[in-house]
Amino acid sequence: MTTTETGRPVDGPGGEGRGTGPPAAPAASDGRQPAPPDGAPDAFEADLLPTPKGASRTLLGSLLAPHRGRVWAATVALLLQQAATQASPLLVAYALDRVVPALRAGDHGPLVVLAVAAALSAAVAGALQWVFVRLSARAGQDVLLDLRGRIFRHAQDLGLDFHERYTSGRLISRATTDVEALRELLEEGLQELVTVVLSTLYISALLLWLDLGLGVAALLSAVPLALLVRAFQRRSHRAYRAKSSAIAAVIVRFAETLGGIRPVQAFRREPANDAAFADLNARHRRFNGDAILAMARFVVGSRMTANVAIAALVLWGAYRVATDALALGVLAAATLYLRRLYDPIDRLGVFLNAYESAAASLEKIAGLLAQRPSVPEPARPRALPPAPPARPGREVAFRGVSFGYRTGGEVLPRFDLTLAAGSTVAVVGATGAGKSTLARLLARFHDPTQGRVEVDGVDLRELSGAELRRAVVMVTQEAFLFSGTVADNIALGRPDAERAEVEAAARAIGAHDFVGALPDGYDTDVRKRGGRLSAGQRQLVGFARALLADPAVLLLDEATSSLDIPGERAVQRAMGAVLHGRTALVIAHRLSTVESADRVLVMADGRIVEDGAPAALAAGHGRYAALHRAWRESVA
Ligand SMILES: Nc1ncnc2c1ncn2[C@@H]1O[C@H](COP(=O)(O)OP(=O)(O)OP(=O)(O)O)[C@@H](O)[C@H]1O
Repeated sequence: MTTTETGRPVDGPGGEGRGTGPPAAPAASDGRQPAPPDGAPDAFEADLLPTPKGASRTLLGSLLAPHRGRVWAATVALLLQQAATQASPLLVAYALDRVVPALRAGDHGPLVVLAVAAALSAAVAGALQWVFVRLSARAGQDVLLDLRGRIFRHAQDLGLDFHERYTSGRLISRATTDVEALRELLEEGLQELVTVVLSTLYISALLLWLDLGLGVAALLSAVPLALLVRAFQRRSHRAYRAKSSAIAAVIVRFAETLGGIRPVQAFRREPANDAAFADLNARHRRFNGDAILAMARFVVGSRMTANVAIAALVLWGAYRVATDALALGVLAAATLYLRRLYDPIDRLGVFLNAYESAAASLEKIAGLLAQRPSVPEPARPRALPPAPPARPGREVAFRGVSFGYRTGGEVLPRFDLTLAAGSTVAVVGATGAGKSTLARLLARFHDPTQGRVEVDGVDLRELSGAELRRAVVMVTQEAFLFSGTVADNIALGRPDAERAEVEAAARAIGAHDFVGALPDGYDTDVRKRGGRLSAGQRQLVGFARALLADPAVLLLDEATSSLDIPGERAVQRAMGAVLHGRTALVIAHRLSTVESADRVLVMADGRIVEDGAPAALAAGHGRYAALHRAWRESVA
């Protein structure tokens, strides 16, 4: 299916108010969301898609795997850099205990050794820091690029039913704020963690080596700190999960309001929207506040613990120096090391914050990536049989098909239907009768709950996406124009088409004249001034797109909006051109369309209640005959 759009906004709240129902049972094993029982909270609404166990870790692993070499090299650089950095208190001990006595004795040798060692350690630490930052920044950037690409590709593959419920606002939030949280972790947090862990290991080992008693006492003081870290982690995990959902809700509301700005302004919904937005914004601020408060508690607690521990150890050390049980230089070095041991605790808080924020985001991204498309590509795709050259179009058959949307009951009860190759079949019926649903099944926007939809005997589920798009194209009421030129928009139907083919399609549809009158002709940007097309012109572009794609089966949702008479005629002519030579299913809203069809299906409550040639049905006494009379009277 080329086109592109369904004619329905996919990012309304659950799609035009449908699907907001109260979902959220656990996901089925294929990652799809079953319809939840009434009254249960909606996993989509609550932004809590189930994340399979270990999915976050697997995702991070798969993101980092291509950069394993760089990650190792960066870690080694940091390891050596820490060794160089942690040498300085040792040099202080050396200065106090060796250099000063040697100088007093007139020996300058140890001073030279000290100067060289200090210069070397500073230079090596600086150079290695540079190497680390370069390597980790590159790996980090590549990981983010990869992740954003994965989210985008996956979102495109997921079915319409997913998008109607998840909403584009949440997807934007995943690809922006959540990816950003991971960036902060990779670029800043990870360096903090590695530095803290390594410096703790180095310092602990050095303290134990300098003086066993001081070393053991310092390590014991880490126990209350570890408890503080755990409590902080738990609190901030909760706060960040809530925060990620809250910012997504803010973006969802933003995207939805601006996406529907016309009705918002037409119905003066601005004040109500402001109030709803302010609520969501305040909610986000509250969760953000919770996260900051958790951090503040942790920093205050850890500093107090560290200060008490240092004071106690220095007092004990001073007592031992006074009783000659400890050298003064060793106490000085140990005190410096103790400060260095506890200082990074604040930074550990920064890391844990970044980590929790990233973990919450990664969990949400992993949940999204774990969703399986509701219309998956076949494992072993089949090709359509070659079409006989003399026969236009392909035969379409619905065999024992029934269908219900995931969020509701059965919409189409079991039915069989065959559309002869090359025929034009009009579908009419009251609103909500199931006409669009029938077309959506044939376009494979959804798979039937039971039965098969076939094109020339091949189940749509067995066709690759590319083959299906070549065979079946759907043109919806509102032809969506993507940013780019008019030619690009027509060529969407067949991106490899030459300019001459694009122009030929436009000519056949009757769009060539108005395109030629645009400021830059086919190269006019449709989003720029002068490139704005009217509703009728957009429809013609949509038809040209479909004609260029040249599918065997065309699905057409005729526009209900009325155009002026010349515009209407142009669209009618274009429709004639695009329907010719293929099998067509037209959701018809105009008498002229139905009258020129080979066959009419009348739908009511999801069933085909009348089926026959338009003239024959019009002559009868059924629904179509009544509709036909009403139409005739309205145009009389
Ligand atoms: N995405 C959806 N999720 C759940 N239910 C849906 C969805 N789309 C349609 N329905 C339901 O399916 C039924 C048939 O809808 P459908 O859109 O096929 O009707 P239609 O005949 O095309 O109507 P219209 O002429 O107004 O477009 C309706 O009861 C509708 O509420």
